[in-house]
This record gives sequence, C-alpha cells and structure tokens, in this order.
Amino acid sequence: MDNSTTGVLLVNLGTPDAPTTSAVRAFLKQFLSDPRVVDLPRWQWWPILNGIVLTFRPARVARAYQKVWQEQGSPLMVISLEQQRALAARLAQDLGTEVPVALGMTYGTPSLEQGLESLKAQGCDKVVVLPLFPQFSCSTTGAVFDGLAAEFAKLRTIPHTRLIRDYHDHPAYIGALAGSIQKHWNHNGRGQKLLLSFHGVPKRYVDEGDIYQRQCLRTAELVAEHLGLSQGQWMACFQSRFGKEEWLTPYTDETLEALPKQGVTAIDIVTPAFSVDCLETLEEIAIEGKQAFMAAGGKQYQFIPCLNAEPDHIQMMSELVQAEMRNW
Ligand SMILES: C=CC1=C(C)c2cc3[nH]c(cc4nc(cc5[nH]c(cc1n2)c(C)c5CCC(=O)O)C(CCC(=O)O)=C4C)c(C)c3C=C
Ligand SMILES: [Fe+2]
Ligand SMILES: [Fe+2]
Repeated sequence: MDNSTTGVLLVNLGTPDAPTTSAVRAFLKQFLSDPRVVDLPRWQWWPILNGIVLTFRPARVARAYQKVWQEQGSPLMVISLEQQRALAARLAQDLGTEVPVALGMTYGTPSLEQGLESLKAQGCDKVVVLPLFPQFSCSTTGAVFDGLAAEFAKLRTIPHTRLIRDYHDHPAYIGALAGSIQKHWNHNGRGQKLLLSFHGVPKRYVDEGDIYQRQCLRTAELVAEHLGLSQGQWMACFQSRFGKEEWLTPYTDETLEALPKQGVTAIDIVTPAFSVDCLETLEEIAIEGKQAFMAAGGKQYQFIPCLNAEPDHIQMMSELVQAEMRNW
C-alpha cells in the first residue's frame, strides 16, 4: 500500500469563535445562509434570516454557549482538536507511518479551505474526507461535499478525494456506542428506558429523499440489539427543531415531558448523531432536557456523553480511513 501521500480531513459542523452575541451572529449567518441547511427560496429566507433570526437569536444562543464554554474554547472545537491528535497517533501506530490529519469545519474556523491547505502543505495529493456525521443528511454531509467542491473550483489541480458518506451501521461505530452505554450503566446504574436522541431535520427533506431518518432508526435498532434491549426499553427521538415547519418526530422535548406521565421516571439519554459533545448535547440535552424531564415529574435523568476522543471511537475512525486507503 502506498500511503506516503495520503492525508485525512476530519470534518465537523463548526462553532462560533467566542460565546458572544457578535461571534454567534457571524457563525449563524454563514451556517444558516447555506441552502443545504435552510432550502427556502432566497427571496423568502433572506429577509427572515437578516430580520428576525440574526437580530434576536444570537444573544439568546450566546447565553446558551456561555453555560458550556470551556477554558480552551467551545466544547465542539476542544474535543475535535483532541480527536485530530488522537487519530494521527492511532494511524501512525496502526500503519507504522505518519499520516497527516487535518481538521476542517463546514462553517467557521478552521475552514475546509484551511484543512485542505494544511494537507497540501504536508505533501498530500490523496485526501480521505471523514465527515463526523455517522448518519448521512443533505444538511450535513451534503453540505460538506458542496463545500469541498467550492474549494476545488478554485484550483487548477484537485487532490484524489474519497468521501466517507456515512457509517451509521458500521460494526465499530455500533460497538463503540453500545460499549459506552454499557460502561455508563456499569458505573451509574440503569434507568427504565434508553432514549436515543438524534439531531432533527425538516420532515420534508426526508420526504424528498434524504436517507437520514432511515439511517438514524437503523443505528438505534442496532445499538438496542447489541445491548439486548427489548421493544419497551428504548426509543429513538429527534431534537433541536428550528422554525415553523414539521421536523422528524417524535420530538425529544415533547417525549421528555410525556414520559413521566406514562410512569417512566428514570431514563438514560444518548445522542448518537453527534460525534462530539457540543451545545446541542451539553446545553439542550444535559441541562435543558433534564430540567424539563424533572419538572414533568421525572426522578432520574442520566446523560451519556458522546464518543468524543474515546479510544474505541478513534479506533473506529482509523478503521474507516484504512478501508479507504486500501488499493488506492
Ligand atoms: C436550521 C436548520 C438546521 C438543520 C437542518 C440542522 C441539521 C443538523 N445539525 C447537526 C449538528 C449540529 N447542529 C448544531 C447547532 C445548530 N443547528 C442549527 C440548525 C440546523 N441544524 C442551529 C441554528 C444551530 C446553532 C445553535 C442554535 O442557534 O440553536 C451543532 C452544535 C454546534 C456547536 O457549536 O456546538 C451541531 C453539532 C446535525 C447532525 C444535523 C442534521 C443531521
Ligand atoms: Fe444543527
Ligand atoms: Fe439547540
């Protein structure tokens, strides 16, 4: 195998540079301007985005970021950098040779452009792109593809490129998730039900062909199977609804309020669509979700962290990358 010129571009969504209204506004402006994320006609969306959304949302969302911000920065960035370092070390060990690993975010910094530049500067003319979205969606991995294409449009020669589209049912991913849930149960005990809360998308995207929902439900089933759970012991739900349109259901927030009334007062909740802890897991699920569940009569609520830079997760990334590098 000739891997002397291969590099890895780890991609995640991105995050503001600071937990301030202005930094959040700049981030949301770039993110929510992408038609892959909000696909309304520009003439319809632009006035809403630049009117209501970017006037009122940034201050509220900045306060939410402040609750989870760490000394070294946004959790999503801090953990992504850890993943980058750990994957480089893992690949060097597994392959016996250095493989450059760069980080690029779809929105914000470091950008996809900076990630690609860094690999180019390290002599890579083959790039394995690993978007850390286990389930494909047009709004995430689709946007990564578009972002790469926009960068390549500026070049006279583009690198050989392989994009890992999804890994929602990969045995190493399912094994790592089930292992982390089991480990959490071994240390903290187990609730009556396991909730698998995935980031939502508008239902219309799925009706129009996005395979995201199908892949989320498959991940959930495989994890439940791996853990030996029966029907009533787990459920999948969808969080982080945005806007007025219908999103994938059942909604996580409504589920958290309904469960105690059905006699389910002790739950464990895990967020398999996020490969690193971020605003949506640490604030929306671990803080807000817990408050809502307890206020509705819940007694015990345990948030299970994302796979982050756990060895099983890094090992999974190494396996995914090596599979692409074979016969290249
Ligand atoms: C407006 C539409 C949105 C779609 C569609 C969407 C899909 C989607 N997002 C993630 C992962 C993350 N989203 C995060 C934050 C976030 N998401 C949206 C909107 C949509 N997401 C907004 C407006 C925000 C910012 C916060 C807010 O204003 O509420 C994050 C966290 C970033 C961080 O800094 O911590 C992640 C990660 C997935 C996986 C997904 C579809 C599958
Ligand atoms: Fe999102
Ligand atoms: Fe949210």
